[in-house]
Amino acid sequence: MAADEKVIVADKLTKRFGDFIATNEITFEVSKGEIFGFLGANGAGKTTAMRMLCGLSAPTSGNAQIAGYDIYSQTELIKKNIGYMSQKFSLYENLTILENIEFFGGIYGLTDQQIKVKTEELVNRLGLKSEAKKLVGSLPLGWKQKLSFSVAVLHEPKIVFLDEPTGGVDPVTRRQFWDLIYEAADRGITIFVTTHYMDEAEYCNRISIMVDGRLEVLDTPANLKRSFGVGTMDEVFYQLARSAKRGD
Ligand SMILES: Nc1ncnc2c1ncn2[C@@H]1O[C@H](COP(=O)(O)OP(=O)(O)OP(=O)(O)O)[C@@H](O)[C@H]1O
Repeated sequence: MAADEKVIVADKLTKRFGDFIATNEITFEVSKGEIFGFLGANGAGKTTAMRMLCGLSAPTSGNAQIAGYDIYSQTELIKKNIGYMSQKFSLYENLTILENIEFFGGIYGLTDQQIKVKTEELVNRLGLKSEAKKLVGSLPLGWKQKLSFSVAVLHEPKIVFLDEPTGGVDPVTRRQFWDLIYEAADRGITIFVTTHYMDEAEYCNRISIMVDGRLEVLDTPANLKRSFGVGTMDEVFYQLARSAKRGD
């Protein structure tokens, strides 16, 4: 395996809606096992970019390879090799934890034996053994999120895309969620994560910040703080975001 294998390569990736340029010539690379934060104010173009990278929406122009597959012509292969979790797409609330794992394992093409092994690992890791037959709908939000992430990486995808995965939970619960992220990254799964929480931004290896459709900065949290001459990612973000024209 190459020491620095690039699993996401985006080159001037652009999406227009009529005259409006939602994502404007973004160019960046992400390495295998990296935790890559994708930040930006509301309306900056993050979701639009992520949908293109997941093979869900065709770019207007530019190129990208995801896990080595072409974003225009190999979208089915991209979908097979990634995991995806968002606040909106989640588990089935009216199925139990076990039923959800079985269901998604089946969708991802795992064998019954693989599903059995994964289920055991997953409920043990999350400390959910005694809850396994409970409906997902009855779990607290933080547990749902952890379960949802674990299911998104059930098939050990090359990359997992997380769209604001920890919305609405406290910093301690977020920190526990991030322990799962680190474990996945240690196994070589690349993490692409959007967030509005600056404590989470600090957990990323590198951070990109979008402003009005453009990828304005990309560096480690430490380097960004240094180059902006500030002490926190909050201040870096504020300095960039206040120049934005879009947003609420
Ligand atoms: N299908 C569409 N047609 C027209 N405009 C769109 C469409 N989808 C998104 N946009 C616009 O593109 C811009 C970027 O939206 P996008 O959802 O990518 O932003 P975002 O950075 O993900 O914001 P948020 O943090 O609020 O989710 C917004 O101004 C939005 O209104």
